[in-house]
Amino acid sequence: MLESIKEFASTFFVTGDPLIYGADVSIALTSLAILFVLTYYKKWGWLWREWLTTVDHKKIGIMYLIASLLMLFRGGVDALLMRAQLALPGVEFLHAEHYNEIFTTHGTIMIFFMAMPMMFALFNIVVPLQIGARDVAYPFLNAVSFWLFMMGAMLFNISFVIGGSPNAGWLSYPPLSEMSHNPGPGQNFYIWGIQISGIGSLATGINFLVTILKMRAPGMKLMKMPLFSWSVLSSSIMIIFAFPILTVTLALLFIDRYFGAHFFTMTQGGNPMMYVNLIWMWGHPEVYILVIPAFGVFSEIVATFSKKRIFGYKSMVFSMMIISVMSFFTWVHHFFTMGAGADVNAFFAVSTMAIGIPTGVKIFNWLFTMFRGRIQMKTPMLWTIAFVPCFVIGGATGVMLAVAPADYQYHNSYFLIAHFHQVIIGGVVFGYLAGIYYWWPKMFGFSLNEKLGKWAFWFWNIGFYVCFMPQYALGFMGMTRRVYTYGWDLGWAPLNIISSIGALLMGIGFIFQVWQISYSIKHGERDKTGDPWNARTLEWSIPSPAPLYNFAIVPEVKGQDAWWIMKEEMKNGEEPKKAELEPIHMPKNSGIPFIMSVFWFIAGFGFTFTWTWMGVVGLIGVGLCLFARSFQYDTDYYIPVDEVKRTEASLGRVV
Ligand code: HEA
Ligand code: HEM
Ligand SMILES: [Cu+2]
Repeated sequence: MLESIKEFASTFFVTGDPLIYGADVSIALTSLAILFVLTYYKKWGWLWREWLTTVDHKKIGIMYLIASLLMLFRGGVDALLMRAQLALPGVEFLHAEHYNEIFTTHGTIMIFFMAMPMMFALFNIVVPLQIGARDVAYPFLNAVSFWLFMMGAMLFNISFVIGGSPNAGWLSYPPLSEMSHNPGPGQNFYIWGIQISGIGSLATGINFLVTILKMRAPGMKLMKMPLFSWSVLSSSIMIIFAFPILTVTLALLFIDRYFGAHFFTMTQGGNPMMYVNLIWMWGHPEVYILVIPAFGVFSEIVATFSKKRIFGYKSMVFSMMIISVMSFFTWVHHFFTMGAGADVNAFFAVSTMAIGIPTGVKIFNWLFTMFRGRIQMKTPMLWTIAFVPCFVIGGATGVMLAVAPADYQYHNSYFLIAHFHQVIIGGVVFGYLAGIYYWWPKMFGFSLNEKLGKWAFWFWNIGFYVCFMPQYALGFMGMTRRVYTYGWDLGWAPLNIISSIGALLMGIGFIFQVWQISYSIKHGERDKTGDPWNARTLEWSIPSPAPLYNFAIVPEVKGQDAWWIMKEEMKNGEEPKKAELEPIHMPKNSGIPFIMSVFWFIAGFGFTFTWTWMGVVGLIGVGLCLFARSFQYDTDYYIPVDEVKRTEASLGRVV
C-alpha cells in the first residue's frame, strides 16, 4: 500500500531534489497564507467584484503588470541558479537534467510570461488614455485575453511542482520534444501553457488594432497619433500575422505527441525541419513584437524629458512599419547551419542586415531629439539613455551573426547568448522598465522614489555589462549554449565567474526595485496635477489615477503632442472649449472571462496528463461559457452626468 502511494507520488509530484522540495514547500505555504489573509479580512467579495470580473483596461493593465513582475522574479531565480551552476567548472549544484529544465523554463517564462504581459500591461494602461478613448474596442475580450494569459502561465508554472518541467529548450524542437524522446508531461505543459496564453495574445493584438483604428479622439489623424500608440499598432499587426503560426505549429506538435502522427518525426514522412521553419516564422517576428513597443516608450520619454518634439516623427512611423514587414522575411537566420544552401542563406543574410537601417534611423532620431534639449535625468530618462549604447552593441553583434558563413562559428555559442540578452535586456527590459517608471504616477497616483530607482538602475546596468560582455569572449573560446558544466582545462572559469557576479548584481538591482515600490507606496510623492513630468500626450491631461471613464469630455485633438498644444493655448490665455457633459456609456463587469479561462486550464491540465475525459470536460465548459455569453444581453450601462460631475469634483476638476 505504502509502496503504491509512494509510486503515485513520485510520478505525480516532482521529488528527489532538495531544491525542488524547498520550492514546493514555500509555494504551498505562500498559497495557504494568501488564502488565509483573503478569508480572514473577508476580501473574497472585493477580489471578485473589483478584480476577477473587471473589464476596465486600467485594472487589467495593473494585473498584467503584477503577473509580469512575479514572472520576472521566477525567471530571474532560474537565471541565477544557472549562473551559480556555471560560475565554476565541475560544480554539481544542478544536475544535467535539472539544468536542461531550468534553461527551458527560464527562456519560456521570460519571453511568454514576463515580456509579453509586461508589454500588454503598457498597452492596456496607456493606449486608451493616450488616444483619448474610454476603454479598448472590446473590453470583454480584453478580460478574456488576460485570464487566458494568466491560466496559461499558471499551467506552465505548476509543471515545476506536478509532473515535471519541460526540458527541450524554449522553442521545443523535435525530435527532442516528441513522445519518443520525451514521454513525460513536461512538453505537454509547455504546449498547453503557451497555446492557451497565445490565443489570449492574438485576441489582444486584434483588440488593440481595432482600438487604435476606430477609437481615437476626434481630430487625431493617424499621423498625429503619439508614437507609443503607433508602436502598439505596429506590434499588434505583427501579432495578428505571427501568432496563428505559433498556434498551428504547437497544435501539430501536440497531434504528433497525442495521436502518434508524424508531422515532425524523423521517419514515416515527417520532417523536423518543418517545425524549425514554422516556429521561427513566428519566433523572429516575436522579438520585434516585443522590442517595437519598447521603441515607442523611448520615443515618448525622450521627447518629454528633453522638452522637445520628437525629431523625425514621420521617419519614426515609417521605420517602425518597415521593420514590422521586414521582420517576416528574416527567420532563416536562426538556422543558417541547417544546410539550406548558399542562395537561400544569402537572401536571409541580406534581409536580416537590412533591418539595421530602419533601426539605425530610430537611434539617430532619439539622439537628435536629445541634442540641445533641456534634458532632465529622471529615472525613465536614465533607462532610455542607457538603452542606446546597449542596444547598438547588441544590434551590431546581431549583424555579425547575420553574416551566414561566419554564423557557422557563432551559432549556438555564448556569443549568441550574449547577443540576444543584450538586445532583449537592453531593449525590451530597459524599455518596459522605463515605461513603468514613466507611467507609474498615472497608474497609481504617486511617483516612485528617485533615489532607490537610481540605485536599481546602476545595479542593473553595471551588472548587465559584467554579466554579458564576458560571454562574447566565451563564445569565441568555444563555449556552447545549454552546457551544464565544463572542465578546468578549457580556461573558461575566470570569465564565467565574472559573468555570474554580474548576474548577481542585476538580482540586487531587482531587489532595489521591490524596495523602491514598497517604500514609495507609503512615502512616494502624490501626483495631484495629473501631469508630474510636464509631458506632451493626452494621458497626462486627466487626473492620476484616471477615473473609471477616463475622460469626462472627450478631448479635441489639434495636432501632434495634443496635451502640449492645449497647455500652450491655456498659457496664452485661451479658454478651453466647454462641452456639455453627457451620460457615459460603459461596459459591465463579467465573470465569464475568468470562469471560461479556468475551464481552459482544466482542459490543458487534462490533456497534459493524457486524461482525455478531463480535457473534454474542460472544453465543454469553455463551450458552455461561450454559449452563456451569447445570451447575455445586459452588458452595458450609462454613468449619469451627476455622478461624473461628482467624481470630477472629488478629483479637483471643474467640468
Ligand atoms: C528583442 C530581441 C531581439 C532583437 C531586437 C534582435 C535584433 C537582431 N538580431 Fe537577434 N536574436 C534574438 C533577439 C533579438 N534580436 C534572440 C532571442 C535570438 C536567439 C534565439 C535562440 O536561438 O534561442 C537571436 C538570434 C539572432 C540570430 C541567430 C544566430 C544564430 O542562431 O546563430 C541572428 C542572425 O542573424 C540575429 C540577428 C539580429 C539582427 C541583425 C538584429 C537587428 O535587428 C539589429 C539592428 C540594430 C542595429 C544594427 C544597431 C543600431 C543601428 C545603427 C546604429 C545603424 C548602423 C548600423 C548598420 C546599418 C548595420 N539574431
Ligand atoms: C536578468 C538577467 C538574465 C540572466 C543572468 C540570464 C541568464 C541566462 C542563462 C545562463 C541562460 C542559459 C544559457 C545556456 O545554458 O544555454 C539563458 C538563456 C536564455 N535566456 Fe536569459 N538571462 C537573463 C534575462 C533574460 C531575459 C530578460 C530574457 C527574455 C526576455 C531571457 C531569455 C532567455 C532565453 C530565450 C534563453 C534561451 C533558453 C534556451 O536555450 O532554450 N533571459 N539566460
Ligand atoms: Cu531572428
